[in-house]
Amino acid sequence: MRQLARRLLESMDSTFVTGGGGVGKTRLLRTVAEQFQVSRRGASMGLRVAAPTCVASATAGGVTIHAFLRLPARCFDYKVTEKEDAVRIYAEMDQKTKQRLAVTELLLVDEVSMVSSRMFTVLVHCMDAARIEFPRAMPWRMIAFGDFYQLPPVYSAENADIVLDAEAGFAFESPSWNGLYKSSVLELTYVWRQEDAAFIGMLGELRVGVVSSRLLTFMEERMAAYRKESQSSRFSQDVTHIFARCEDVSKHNSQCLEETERATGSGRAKYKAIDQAMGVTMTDMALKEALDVALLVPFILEVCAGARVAMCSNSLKHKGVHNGTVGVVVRFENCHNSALLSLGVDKVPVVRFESMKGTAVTTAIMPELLKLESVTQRGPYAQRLQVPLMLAWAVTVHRVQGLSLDRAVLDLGRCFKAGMVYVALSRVRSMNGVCVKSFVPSKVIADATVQAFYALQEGKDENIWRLSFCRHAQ
Ligand SMILES: Nc1ncnc2c1ncn2[C@@H]1O[C@H](COP(=O)(O)OP(=O)(O)OP(=O)(O)O)[C@@H](O)[C@H]1O
Repeated sequence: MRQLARRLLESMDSTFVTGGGGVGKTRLLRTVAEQFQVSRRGASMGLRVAAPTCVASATAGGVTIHAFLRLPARCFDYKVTEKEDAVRIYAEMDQKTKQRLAVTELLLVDEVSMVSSRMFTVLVHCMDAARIEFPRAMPWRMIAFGDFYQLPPVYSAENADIVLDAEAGFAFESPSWNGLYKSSVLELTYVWRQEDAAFIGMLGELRVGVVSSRLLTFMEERMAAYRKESQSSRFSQDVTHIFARCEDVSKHNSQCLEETERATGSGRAKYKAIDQAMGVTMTDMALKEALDVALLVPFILEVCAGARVAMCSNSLKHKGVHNGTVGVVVRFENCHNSALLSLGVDKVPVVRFESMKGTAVTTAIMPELLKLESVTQRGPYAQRLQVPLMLAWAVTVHRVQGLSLDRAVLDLGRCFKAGMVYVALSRVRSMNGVCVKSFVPSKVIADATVQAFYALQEGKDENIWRLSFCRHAQ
């Protein structure tokens, strides 16, 4: 993998790295980043890593594309073309951000399937325009990693915590895509996440929208396993539940919170956020809505000892705890901070996280100011003071794209987008780790535009660099 990363760096081209779930795209991204730094004797100047969602950016070790460009929520103007919008956004960008873009030589973007066409156009235009305004000797390039058979960009109304774009064209539909990736595509084909050949074969069919008889038999078996295993009292708390819709996630989390509270006898702590607009006039409702859409942290957070939670900020990044890292509340600690006491916060949760570095980190989580930034105004324009946690017994399919899980309960009956069933199922490492609560074969969908895009890549055979690794070759 190191050799491949070095070849990608030496080629000096922008490249699109693709392949199904678990073929090592994110791992290759991290290796490219590491090799870039090796080539610069440890310096990371000139390198940036970004992804469309908080979880994906944490998994890839970077920031969200919104944060990279310092874009506010709802920054796009759909009345104008993508190119016109990109020109406007760049013109309104602050000088510091432009200079940061201008010194970026290598931009690594993960989970590009969830980047919208408009966002991609804006990103490429801003990078180009910054280079023209602040010329540099080295050109910039972007290596994008992703599988368009996985989740597409989403409408904000569908899943408020993900991509804040009201339009959902794929990045490859952007007028800027072909200019970058016309002649440089790398397809990885060796699946690392799963070992079982039968499971890998079934997932390969599912990826392109095929409901095979072996898939139907497997789903029946795993539904039976769910019915049996869910009899155990700890099952719903101990196994991550993946749902298609946010409301099902909230319902499951509330149920688990009640059960955990009853089981542990621990009282429930309730934290109410303090929202504030800064230099702008907004109604309380509009302010809350803007913050709810842009931040993961809820307005009202209720937790008890034993609650499974996820971190909602990057303030503990130095300890290996990122936005999206999951942990368990182990106890509450009295708070002695007079400012917080005056706000009614007399105790704070202490959480034990499994960090990205594989070690456990136990730490008290203090309320934090989480800010919304705008390109059209200087500095943040709204902020929320809240304990940066959310309940995490259940998650949406959108939040698990990019992750690997040993075990999961999949509630797939309410999937509503192409690629959802595939993404949920392909997160799990083994067949025995899959428990299926619901499944409807008609929800297995592969997007026709994506099929046409990949068929076109097949046609351009000379440009595709296909690689199937063996384990010993790493
Ligand atoms: N070269 C490798 N050697 C050993 N393990 C690997 C290798 N590449 C990937 N893996 C492991 O396989 C799993 C999936 O890898 P990764 O997340 O990089 O895949 P991906 O292609 O980005 O998946 P997805 O598209 O589903 O997000 C991870 O647990 C990773 O550690």
